[in-house]
Amino acid sequence: MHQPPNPPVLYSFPSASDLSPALAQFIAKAQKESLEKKGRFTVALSGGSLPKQLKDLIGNAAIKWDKWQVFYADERVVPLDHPDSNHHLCMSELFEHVPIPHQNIHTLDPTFLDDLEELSDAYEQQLIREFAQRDTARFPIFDLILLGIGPDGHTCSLFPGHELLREEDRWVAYIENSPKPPPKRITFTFPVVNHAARVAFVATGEGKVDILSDVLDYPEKGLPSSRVRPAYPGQLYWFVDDSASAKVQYPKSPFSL
Ligand SMILES: O=C(O)[C@H](O)[C@@H](O)[C@H](O)[C@H](O)COP(=O)(O)O
Repeated sequence: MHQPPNPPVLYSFPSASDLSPALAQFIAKAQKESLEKKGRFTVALSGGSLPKQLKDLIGNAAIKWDKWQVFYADERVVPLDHPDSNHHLCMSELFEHVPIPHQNIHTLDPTFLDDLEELSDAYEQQLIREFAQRDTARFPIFDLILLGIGPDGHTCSLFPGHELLREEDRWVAYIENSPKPPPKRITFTFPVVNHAARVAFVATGEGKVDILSDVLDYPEKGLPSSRVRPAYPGQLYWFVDDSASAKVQYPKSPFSL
């Protein structure tokens, strides 16, 4: 029987530094469940302020780094060592400090930086290699996708009013006109995000106060972040701090694993 998506679970913490250890526990639990089921853990990360919030994974004995397969939910089209690169950011905030095998981190192919079509196709092929050989589903089923939200309600590189919001087939798409610089990016599409087993938004600070209320209290506005509704039995979580959630009416849940 076709079930509607589960309602989002909202966790709000007194501050960003209270959020990070809880997020690390949540990720460790998701990893444990995935390893018990299939011996690997597939994770996608975004850029922005998210990688900093993952600092409590560093030195965490529960994390089996060699079992992680990491992808980027969106990536800026710049060389991998460029300061704008999400990969570069995730390396410096997290991966340089933990024993993850480098071949488990799936970056964009820097030989295609001048051809966005080739670049996004090549990234889609990396996903196909990881997922299509193991699952028969039409879209990859990530164990966990971690996302940020922009003040306009964008997530990944899926911006309000953009034609990519209607993409139904591709796994990875590109944009050339991102309102947030840099303008060229590749991004997961909504079908990929919405097939994940778990998606968690991480948002902190007063700068997010209006958009959080728009997205959680008025989903009918159809902002990109409101369209993140993983299909049943998938689950959407919000990890936010009290400054970001100050205006939200949507019910908060006490954090529990
Ligand atoms: O490449 C990017 O720019 C990000 O992946 C993007 O989707 C980000 O997550 C949001 O813009 C939130 O960014 P902040 O967390 O910095 O507000």
